[in-house]
Amino acid sequence: MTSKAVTVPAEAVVPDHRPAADAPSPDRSVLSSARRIVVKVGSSSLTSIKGGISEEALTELADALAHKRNAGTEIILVSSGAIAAGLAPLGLAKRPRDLATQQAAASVGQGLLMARYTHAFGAHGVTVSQVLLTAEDFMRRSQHTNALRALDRLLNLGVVPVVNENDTVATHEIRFGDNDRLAALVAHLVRADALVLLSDVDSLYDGPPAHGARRISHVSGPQDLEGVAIGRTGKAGTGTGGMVTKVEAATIAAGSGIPALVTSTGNAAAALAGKDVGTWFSVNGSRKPVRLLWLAHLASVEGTLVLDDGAVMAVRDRHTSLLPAGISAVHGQFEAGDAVEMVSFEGTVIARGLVNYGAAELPQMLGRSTRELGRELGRGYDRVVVHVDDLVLV
Ligand SMILES: Nc1ncnc2c1ncn2[C@@H]1O[C@H](COP(=O)(O)OP(=O)(O)O)[C@@H](O)[C@H]1O
Ligand SMILES: N[C@@H](CCC(=O)OP(=O)(O)O)C(=O)O
Repeated sequence: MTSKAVTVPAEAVVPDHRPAADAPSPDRSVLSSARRIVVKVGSSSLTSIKGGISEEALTELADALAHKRNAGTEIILVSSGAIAAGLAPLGLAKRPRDLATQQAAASVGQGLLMARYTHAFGAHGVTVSQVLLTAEDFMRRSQHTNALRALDRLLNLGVVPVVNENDTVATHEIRFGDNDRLAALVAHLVRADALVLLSDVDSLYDGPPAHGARRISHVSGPQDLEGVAIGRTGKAGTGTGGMVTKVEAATIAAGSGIPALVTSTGNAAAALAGKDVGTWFSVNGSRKPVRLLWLAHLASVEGTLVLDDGAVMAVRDRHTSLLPAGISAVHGQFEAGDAVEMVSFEGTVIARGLVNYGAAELPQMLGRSTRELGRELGRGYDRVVVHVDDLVLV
């Protein structure tokens, strides 16, 4: 069964309603000439709960991507659908809520998806490979360097890597949960020229797609999203993040130097040819370290450090590390290495960072100099609480 793209009646669509007069013109031609593209496809357009994987939708997508690959563009496909594809074979009537059944369904469905991709790309002489990533792979330099090396080699060999989250071993605590943001980080990791997010809706609309909603054809920055009602998942019932995570992912990419396009899976071929489809997020920021992108947009925050005024100025204005002397209170249960939020006395969030001490160790250190702490508590207590290299302002 093919899942249908949501297309708003033509008379209801007012193209180009957002771009300001002086906004740069949306340049979708990057897609036609790109050297390397990350394409993400959602469960909603590949699968249905009853019918499992849609042969027709998957083949149409594989045809478009293989054509692009054979024309010389390196393609990484981030494909959702493992959990949805595992439902029918397990006799499950709806998407499970508990982690263990999601893990089981993904374990069944991932193999089925790969079998279909192998066959559909193979018809064009293109080899695919499976790459399962976890959120942790983006946190440590050694791990993402390792993933990058493998992806680069696969691309050099002409392969289309098919990436998904390693759902079978992912835990609640550390999980992307949605592949949109995973795709943004993969695009960043491999220095892609563009990110394409494919779903069951042909573009972002200024409200949940229905008669009267208007297509947004270009987003030049967060100001273009003001007043836009970005909703959750569509009626297919197989997606997870809805438009919210697609806009987040496109924003992460565009803010770190990679333009992004949001459109439907049926528009894949037109999108890759640079045609005027979907919503184009043009670049509005420069490249950032992968770890910091993770911290800014994805890490789950385990605690809060309340900073005094001097520490707020040091961290926010002078871009320095956070010392114990500048912390006035600690909230939450966290371990050394966890992500924490730094807030002012008034509760304004200033920054996020990876903390060097656990919540149990910090109270005795507050308000004291590192020299004093080193002398009294021993070496290991003379370090900063959050190093500037592990900190992002928000
Ligand atoms: N403002 C909006 N513009 C476009 N689509 C939206 C909007 N708000 C909510 N949606 C919904 O987002 C859905 C796509 O997200 P989702 O179901 O998670 O798909 P996927 O499985 O492709 O990730 C669409 O079906 C659409 O109904
Ligand atoms: N990793 C999960 C997909 C999670 C997800 O992001 O789904 P979707 O919103 O359809 O892109 C799976 O393969 O089922």
